[in-house]
Amino acid sequence: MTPAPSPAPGSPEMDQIVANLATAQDLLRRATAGLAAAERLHEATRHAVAGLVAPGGRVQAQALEAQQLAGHGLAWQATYVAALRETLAWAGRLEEAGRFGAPEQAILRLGFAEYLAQLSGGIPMSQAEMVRPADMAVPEAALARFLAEPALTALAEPPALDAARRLLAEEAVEGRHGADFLQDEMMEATQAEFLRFAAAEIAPHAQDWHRRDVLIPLPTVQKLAEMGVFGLTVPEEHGGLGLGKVAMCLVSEALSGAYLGVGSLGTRSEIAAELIRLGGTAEQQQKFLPGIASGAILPTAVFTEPDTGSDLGSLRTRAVREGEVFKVYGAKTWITHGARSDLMTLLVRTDPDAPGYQGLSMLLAEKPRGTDENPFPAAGMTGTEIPVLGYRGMKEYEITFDGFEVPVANLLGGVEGRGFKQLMETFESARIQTAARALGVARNAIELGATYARDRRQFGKAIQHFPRVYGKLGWMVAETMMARQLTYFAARQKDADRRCDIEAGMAKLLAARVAWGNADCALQIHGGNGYAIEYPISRVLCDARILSIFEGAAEIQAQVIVRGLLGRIN
Ligand SMILES: Cc1cc2nc3c(=O)[nH]c(=O)nc-3n(C[C@H](O)[C@H](O)[C@H](O)COP(=O)(O)OP(=O)(O)OC[C@H]3O[C@@H](n4cnc5c(N)ncnc54)[C@H](O)[C@@H]3O)c2cc1C
Repeated sequence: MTPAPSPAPGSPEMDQIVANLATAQDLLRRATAGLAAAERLHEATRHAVAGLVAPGGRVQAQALEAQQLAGHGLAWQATYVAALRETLAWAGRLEEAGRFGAPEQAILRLGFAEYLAQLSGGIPMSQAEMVRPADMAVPEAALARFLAEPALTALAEPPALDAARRLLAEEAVEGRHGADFLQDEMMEATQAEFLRFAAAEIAPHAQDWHRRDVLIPLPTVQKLAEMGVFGLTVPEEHGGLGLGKVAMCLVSEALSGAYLGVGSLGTRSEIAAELIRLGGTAEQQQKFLPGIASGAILPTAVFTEPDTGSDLGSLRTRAVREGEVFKVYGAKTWITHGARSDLMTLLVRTDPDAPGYQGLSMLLAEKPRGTDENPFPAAGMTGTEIPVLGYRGMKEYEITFDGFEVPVANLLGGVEGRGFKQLMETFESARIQTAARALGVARNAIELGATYARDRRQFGKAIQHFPRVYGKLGWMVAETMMARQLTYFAARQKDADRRCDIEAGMAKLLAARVAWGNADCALQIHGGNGYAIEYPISRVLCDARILSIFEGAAEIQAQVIVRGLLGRIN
């Protein structure tokens, strides 16, 4: 069917469409029905995939690997359903507060229309990989029932979608992205403070820092420290602000929205502080947490090896105990902020005979700060920089250890063999933080794309007014908000001390794809200029690309999610 052409803005037909976008109540009712249909489809899919990968009732690792498309498709489908659920919950809260305005309604409509359509038509797990119901052995009857839900058609009326996209693009051009609606004055004030700081102190330098490929200047690190960035979630008794993960998300998004490197400075502090808070001895907590919280100690996370990335259980770097020290031998790679840091959370094998994860331990390895001229001024440790496309400001390094010494007292928790478990306990928090960083990159792309679309004229008008341009912008705004609501949800779960490994994985999976999609669309809006290094969108594209690789590649997130959904692997 050919979609009806969109009436002109301000025309009676368009006014009617906007009025008919549905009353807020109608829209919420339809979205509720759409969500229920999506949940039913998901339940049917879960059973179908369980039939493929759990032939005897228990999930088989080999079967799951052989049916990875189905399993990972299920993970993506669950992520979509969770994003729909949290977006609807957000809309409901706004409605209750009398703040469910036209832009928020447009976000709800667009988000629901698109994700519901993708649930039956195919979900892009990455730019070139679709997963469709047939790949997950979804029964025809379940799919037919889903498609018969009247709300799907009602939500997806093309003229109403067109009006929603146009409205959201106009909002983006005005610098508005829909109401986050934090329901908490202190959080709103924190967010506003960091957005102001990022706009005034980071954004004006970002392109220059990126192009010169320099470390983020220490005075900026110092300002962030004074604002409490490194101790946001560290308990007050250890010198931090004792705030929760929602605050961490707001700050990470605001800073990453100006420069991903700055939004990522706190990641290593968050990982180290969580490791020590959850797994450290009282002495280790006293010794390290106040310094991490104040920014006096800059940590670095040292896990990946040249032959071992996703499969951390196979890592080989050895720590051999000799009296009161461990001597470390081996090679690590991709170590962010490796040189200008004071403390390594260093994952090593202390027991070569214990298989896989069991022989791993975490060391709190202190080191002197290096400089560009002498990056690793420590005995038993050498390293070189790895030049990278983006994600600049801290630099990445390959590091070789040859007898580097760590006191036995710096074994995290004082017991060997717990390293992997200790690291896993930080995954939820680290993934939520990375999702928030991705939201910042996604936000930056919206802002750059919208400004360019407003200012660039072709064929006699600003390109913003072409449907293919405002359509991109509108969708970027809508999907970013959906990923944001999923991320906040995971953060709230974490703050309430509920297990949220699945939700954290979903938030990271989705937000990383959204950041990349937004960056790509915003670059397309820039045309040829987007390909010029001088334009910031070229940096944002490079920055966005890393988000679905580190902190667990997208395929690993999907694996974690599907395992969680289907139960433990035997
Ligand atoms: C800029 C940057 C900064 C980084 N910073 C740090 C840091 O500070 N500290 C640190 O320790 N590490 C860091 N890393 C490393 C990062 O965590 C790893 O790159 C990541 O875990 C993936 O590991 P890998 O690169 O070895 O890829 P591999 O594990 O070799 O995987 C390659 C690809 O194979 C696919 N794949 C792998 N396993 C599976 C599977 N089971 N099923 C399906 N597909 C699969 C995925 O597409 C994956 O991207 C950083 C990396 C980069 C690029």
